[in-house]
Amino acid sequence: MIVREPSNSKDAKHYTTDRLRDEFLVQDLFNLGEIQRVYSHIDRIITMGFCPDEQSQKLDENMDVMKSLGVNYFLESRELGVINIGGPGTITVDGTVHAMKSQDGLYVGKGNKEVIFASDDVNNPSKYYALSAPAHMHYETVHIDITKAKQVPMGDAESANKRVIFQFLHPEVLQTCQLSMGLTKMAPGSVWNTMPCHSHERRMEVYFYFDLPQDSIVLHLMGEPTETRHIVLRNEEAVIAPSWSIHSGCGTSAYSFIWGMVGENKTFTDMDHIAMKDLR
Ligand SMILES: O=C(O)C(=O)C[C@H](O)C(=O)CO
Ligand SMILES: [Zn+2]
Repeated sequence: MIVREPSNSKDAKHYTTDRLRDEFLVQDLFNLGEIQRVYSHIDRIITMGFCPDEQSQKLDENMDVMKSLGVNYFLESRELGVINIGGPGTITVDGTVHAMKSQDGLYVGKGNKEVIFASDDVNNPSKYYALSAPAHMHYETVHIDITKAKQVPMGDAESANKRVIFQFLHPEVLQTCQLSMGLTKMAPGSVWNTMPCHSHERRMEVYFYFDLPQDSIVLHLMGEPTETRHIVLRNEEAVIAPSWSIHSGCGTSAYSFIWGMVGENKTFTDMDHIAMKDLR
């Protein structure tokens, strides 16, 4: 498991491109038959990618849970949110099988001992993007078809930011301890997400971009509002946004992204909005 230490805003404004990428970019999430895990000390969020071949993959496979998390099993003191962006498959939670078609989500609460990811067809493997955060009580496991997510249309074509925010792990959909998670889809021709932008001092966030055509990129904007930086992201890459950082992006074509947040609250609208005139 890769471990990332937190960066503070005073230091980050001096980072080179390489250093920005080393600190915040998350790559290699979906190599067939492999598992990627990146543990951030920021709110102790773990960003993961599971891409099972003929063999299923366990949540805690090839890791020493006692050494990394200091507990006997992965979800002893954690909760988990998953969205499948690949082909159909299954997630088995303590013996209960959940069919996971593309764009299905699953919340798995603290206390579940065994989570197994599988693809139905190795030629069209499932790609399970997952986030896990510390949790202090058990909530029931819930399967979320995208039609059950809360939908929030946003933006307009004239501003090239028409999109729909699908809120999967949201208090109006299901209960979690601290994890919020969902998927935003850009309309064709719209390329700007989250602009006008915001930060949220009380939560951190991870963005994972996908559905980007080959050779397309997203210029992901981060940094303090008056000290903005960018990181070039390609398809199926993620980026960590500390609480002090804006998180917005402009693609060379339309795309989708999964956002996930942890911190003081699950109030999606609790944002520090930044006026366009204040951006530098
Ligand atoms: O399209 C958007 O705007 C978003 O999806 C915003 C993110 O969900 C976010 O940053 C929530 O804090
Ligand atoms: Zn945000």
